[in-house]
Amino acid sequence: MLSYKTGTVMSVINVIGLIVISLTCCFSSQSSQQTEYYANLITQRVLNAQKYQPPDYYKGFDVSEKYTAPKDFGVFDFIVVGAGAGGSLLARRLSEAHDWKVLLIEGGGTSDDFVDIPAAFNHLLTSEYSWGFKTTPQKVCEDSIGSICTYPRGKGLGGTTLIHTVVHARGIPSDYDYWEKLGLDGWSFDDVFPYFKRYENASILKDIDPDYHGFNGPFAVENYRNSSEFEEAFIAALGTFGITKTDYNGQKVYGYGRSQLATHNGKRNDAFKCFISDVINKENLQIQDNSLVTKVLIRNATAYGIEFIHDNNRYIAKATKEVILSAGSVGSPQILMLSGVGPANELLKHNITLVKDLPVGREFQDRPGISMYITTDRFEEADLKAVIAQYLQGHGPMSVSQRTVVAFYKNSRNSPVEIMLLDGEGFTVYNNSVNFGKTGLKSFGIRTALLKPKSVGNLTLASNDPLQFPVINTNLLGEPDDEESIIEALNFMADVAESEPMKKFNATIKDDTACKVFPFRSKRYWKCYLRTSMSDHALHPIRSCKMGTNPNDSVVNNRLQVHGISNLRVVDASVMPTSVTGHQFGTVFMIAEKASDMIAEDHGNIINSSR
Ligand SMILES: Cc1cc2nc3c(=O)[nH]c(=O)nc-3n(C[C@H](O)[C@H](O)[C@H](O)COP(=O)(O)OP(=O)(O)OC[C@H]3O[C@@H](n4cnc5c(N)ncnc54)[C@H](O)[C@@H]3O)c2cc1C
Repeated sequence: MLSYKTGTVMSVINVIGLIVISLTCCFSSQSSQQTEYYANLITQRVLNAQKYQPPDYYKGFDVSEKYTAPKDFGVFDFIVVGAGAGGSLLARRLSEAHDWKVLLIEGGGTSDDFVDIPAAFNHLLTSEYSWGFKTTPQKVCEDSIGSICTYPRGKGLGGTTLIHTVVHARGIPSDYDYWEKLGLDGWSFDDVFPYFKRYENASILKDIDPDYHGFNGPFAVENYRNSSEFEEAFIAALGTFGITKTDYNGQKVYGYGRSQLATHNGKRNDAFKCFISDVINKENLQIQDNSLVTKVLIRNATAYGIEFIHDNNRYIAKATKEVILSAGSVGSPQILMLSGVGPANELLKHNITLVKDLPVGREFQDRPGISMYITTDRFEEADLKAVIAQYLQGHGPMSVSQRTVVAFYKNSRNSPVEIMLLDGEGFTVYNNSVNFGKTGLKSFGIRTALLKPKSVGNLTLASNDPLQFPVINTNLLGEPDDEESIIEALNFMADVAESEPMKKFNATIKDDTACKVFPFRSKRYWKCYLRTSMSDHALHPIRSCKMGTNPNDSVVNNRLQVHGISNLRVVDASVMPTSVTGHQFGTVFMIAEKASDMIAEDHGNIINSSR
């Protein structure tokens, strides 16, 4: 017989047991509901992406009342145009000065759970989160209709950080020291380094040079938590070519490192989420989305506001201190030209009254990026729900954009090159059913990009209609030297794919392009390969509103102010005068951090971050 006490203890244990069982059931039914939710979301969105037709113009802003008088949207101290990498960070910092009223205005809307999945990036390029721009005919798209490439740029609160591949790699000291050598005082590495540290929180990154990172910023970076035998073999293969381990955001960029990712618990950490979401309710910060800015209002060579379209109406918002364009390398030059700031002959062509003759869009530079796929003898069984379950725990292949290892090296021409492992195949579609990877023999990819190409293109207006997309000519591989460099990189990728460490899984380069009529690895083969769908833009455009000292060949000065126009700055990738030995958004974050200090200085104010 049980004593009263023992009985009570047993009943307590039973009750606890029941609670644990019901909690477990509750959690497991919750997580199976979540898995189901993600499976449906992914299926629907991947299938939608397949049917995507890029628009020919800024769709959604079809102003029926295009010519009616604009409505008054109010007065602000600062108006920041574009909530992408640069604009989101800058608006956060400006709003830290509590007596400043800041408007952050963005063409797109809010993102959702699908956008948060890093592995979904490919499907976001053909979605409502991308504007749908196209290039003029380019060599690298010779197998597309009219040789025209699609040219994705992010649309929405977060900008291109909503669709990018989340790798944080910010360049080397000599990149920025060179900017100073161009006459840009204040942009040497010593000058900009504190700003790189200020935005970053690298507390959980592994294998880093701690002196080169920030640990208190709002932008959290993490490593991908899983690894694979392809990753091990890729790293071993790099080793056989003398590429050794490094922190590529540390003292020595050349070498390989496991990716440092703009993710938080495996989810995309876009610029709006990490810089604005925690300050969104501040009274002095107003966010206005789904609004296309069509013009900066300029009187007596001074900017005093913007015009924009929202919900089929035109509006005017005024700025007492500054208008800041952070609309990216495509958006910012277009808005400037529509406002009368641009090359005189270009504006004349489109009947736009000239306000200031500047070489806006005269330069536009992107990088070539080329992939190669490799088949193996390893078998995999695709299981969407299993990878979703991992994602819900903050890891697994859905939480990375396949780019699990990144390496930087210099080629024989002393040109910096990147090589990355693309681990896995991402979401796949078979018979209208969406899976992750495919059931069958596994493959992986290797991707390269030329970090400092010589070819430069340009960006011009199609017309004076703000709803028309601009004309983007990237002139990718326009310079023979770039083609030679990338062919050398392709040979190196093939060497890596055929190296000893890859033999254990019978790695074989997939050769299903039309180029197989040429001898594999011959120059003619690679020249053909460069014109297939394996080859494209890295989508890191710069220089369209280049920073410089001379208004004849630059658009903004070293304080990012548009030459000859007061109260107007550009703060985004378009001001970069040359590319860096890394990726891009880190540099844009740095530019925005530095801009916030320069603006505070110029207006005699203090923002919290500049303590
Ligand atoms: C597929 C892809 C992969 C990439 N991968 C990486 C990577 O792994 N690592 C990396 O560092 N970089 C990567 N990048 C590049 C990086 O994301 C961008 O360089 C960076 O986001 C640029 O920042 P930005 O502020 O200049 O412009 P954006 O982030 O593009 O922001 C511009 C904002 O302005 C808005 N806008 C434009 N015109 C108007 C208008 N008229 N009115 C209102 N709003 C407007 C846009 O909607 C957008 O939100 C990638 C880019 C792409 C496309």
